Amino acid sequence: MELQENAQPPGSMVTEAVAQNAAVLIRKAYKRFDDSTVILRGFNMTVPKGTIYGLLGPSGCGKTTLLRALVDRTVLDAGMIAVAAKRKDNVGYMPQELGLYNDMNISETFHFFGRLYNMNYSKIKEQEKKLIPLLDLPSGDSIIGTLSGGQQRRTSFAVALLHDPELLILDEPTVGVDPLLSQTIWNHLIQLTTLHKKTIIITTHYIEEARQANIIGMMRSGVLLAEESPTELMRKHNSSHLEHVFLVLSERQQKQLDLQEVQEPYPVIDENQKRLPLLETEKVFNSQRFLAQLIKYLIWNKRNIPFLMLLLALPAALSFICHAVTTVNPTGLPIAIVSDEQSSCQLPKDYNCTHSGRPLSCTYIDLLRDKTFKIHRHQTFDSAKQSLLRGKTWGILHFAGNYTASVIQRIEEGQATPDGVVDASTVDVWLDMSNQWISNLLKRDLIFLTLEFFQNLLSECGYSPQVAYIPVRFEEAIYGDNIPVFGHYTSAGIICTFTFYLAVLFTVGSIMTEISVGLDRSLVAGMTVLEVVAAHGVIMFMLVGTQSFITMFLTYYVFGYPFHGSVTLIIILLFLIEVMGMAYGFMLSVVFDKEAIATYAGIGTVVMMFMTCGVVWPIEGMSTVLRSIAWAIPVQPTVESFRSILDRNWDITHPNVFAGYISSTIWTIIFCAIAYSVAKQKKICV
Ligand SMILES: Nc1ncnc2c1ncn2[C@@H]1O[C@H](COP(=O)(O)OP(=O)(O)OP(=O)(O)O)[C@@H](O)[C@H]1O
Repeated sequence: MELQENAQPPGSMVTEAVAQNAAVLIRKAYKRFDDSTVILRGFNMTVPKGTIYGLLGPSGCGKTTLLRALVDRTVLDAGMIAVAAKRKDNVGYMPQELGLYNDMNISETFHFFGRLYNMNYSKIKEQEKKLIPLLDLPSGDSIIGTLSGGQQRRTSFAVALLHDPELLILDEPTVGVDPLLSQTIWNHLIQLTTLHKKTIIITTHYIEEARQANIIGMMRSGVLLAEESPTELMRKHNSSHLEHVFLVLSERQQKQLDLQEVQEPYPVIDENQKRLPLLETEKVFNSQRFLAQLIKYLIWNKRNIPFLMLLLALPAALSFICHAVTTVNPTGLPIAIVSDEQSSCQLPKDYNCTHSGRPLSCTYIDLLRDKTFKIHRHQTFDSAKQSLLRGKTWGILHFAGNYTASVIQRIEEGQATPDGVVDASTVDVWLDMSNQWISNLLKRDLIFLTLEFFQNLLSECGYSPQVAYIPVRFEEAIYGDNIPVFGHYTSAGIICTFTFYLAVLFTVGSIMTEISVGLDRSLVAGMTVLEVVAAHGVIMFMLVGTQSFITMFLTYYVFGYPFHGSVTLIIILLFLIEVMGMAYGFMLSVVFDKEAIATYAGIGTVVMMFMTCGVVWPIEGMSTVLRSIAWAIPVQPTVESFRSILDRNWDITHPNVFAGYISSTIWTIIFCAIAYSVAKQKKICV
């Protein structure tokens, strides 16, 4: 007999197991979750080979924890376990919470677990044909999520039997099953032990049905009260009911506990003690198991087409919205005009240039209209001010009564123009400065418009228009446009943060579902964390990659946003952002126990990133402290890198570009390291 043990065993343990022909042997086992939840306190148990062992005990006494220890899903604090089965495919485990995927049908579920147990297609089909009628299951194409609780439980039982294991560990297989079918299950279990020499450990709340077991272990307060055949137990206690025997034994134990003045001390736990797994560790990567996981994700996507469509429509919608919202600078801004010369509208007598004959304030207003401003005329300054105070206009422009004459005089007399004339030739402007973007645009447009107005006038009057130029010449922009568009600036940040966010969201959803539904059962069946991560990665890159492609295609091809850099560099950068998002998603999934909290944390992070990554406001405009640590904020360097490639066509040798690649790689390593250590600490993947 070969035994695997989870601690370096004294030779006597193996000898004892061999002597007792035991399939499972537990000696002096201790386990607790905290001081108030002591599960095992010097627990002993012997399961002979080829028997049904019924483990009975009150709810919460630790039966599930004990079974989990047998399949390496939790470790003892002290003591020894020996299991005769060597490999994971020698053990069939049916957990209490089923561990099935609601979106798969029965047949797909068999194929998924069959592949994990290295079974080939025909063997799985053969078992499916046998198990469906045996357990009275509906047809193989019935979706698990639509089955009744009892049918789901039977499917879960069928999965445990699928690979014909030598040791079956069943956690309450008959809960919610009708009595006839429950009897069929027991008959099958009896057949398995008598004809096929299988060993079965079963927990049940129906104490009387455990009569059919060969041995009963009655568990209470961390120890076994009795371990004998049901008939022997009932004979010894002169009772015809196991319920009654359990009651008698429990009362006896309680009396003893009450009499004990000091409880036996819990052994000092050696945290550094290395516990070996009971069952052979699987190869860290197996292509068949990886494929099983991948197919499972594909099935999930196939069954959730509307959700998939939504995922793909989301980036398209975002691109459209961003384009529609930010693509042009604000236009049609309403402005109040008070012109004192409008009423007279008379031409000056000494007017000697080729002017059309209209008052110049009218020409100025025409130009404002051409530049899409909406003109609101007011007779008095007070009424104009009221319109601004009520938010109907963004500014007030006032022209003096002798504006035209003053402007002409100013042009003709140049430096000799009297102060009063200079004053009258100047347009007074009052602005609503409460909106920085609009007021800055207004200021900029009014300055350029006034320059244009004067240049036109100088030309008409036969002067060189260049005289009206401010002594600065803005040549063609080296990078970007001379009149920048806000949407072009923000596109890089939006794409980077959105790609990161989608990867986080998708990973959190997928991993949390795995953890809450079936990861435990898959791991018992031999799946490794690497295979889960790899399969998730493939699906995520397909989905998030398609999303990124849609966003990029719409933004830079359909909407024609400027794209000057290397497509390859951008694709690699987006890939690294996705990997970083995936790593962050893993971290959130293991740090938080609830999917909703992990999702909120993901959303919160992205909102903060939006503010700190230069998406809406440049890093150069942030507080000194934030600016000095901006390089260390995840995603921020990738946004800068993206922008530098896109707008400036810089290559990887430029520090701005390089920083994005390095930063995303380092953050990926940090997130993975945190996720790994938290998972280890929480024993999510022991
Ligand atoms: N990971 C854990 N962390 C903290 N406490 C835990 C953990 N797992 C189980 N427990 C606690 O350990 C105790 C035993 O739980 P367990 O599920 O093993 O009992 P059980 O005998 O199988 O109960 P039931 O018959 O109701 O299924 C319970 O009080 C439970 O809350």
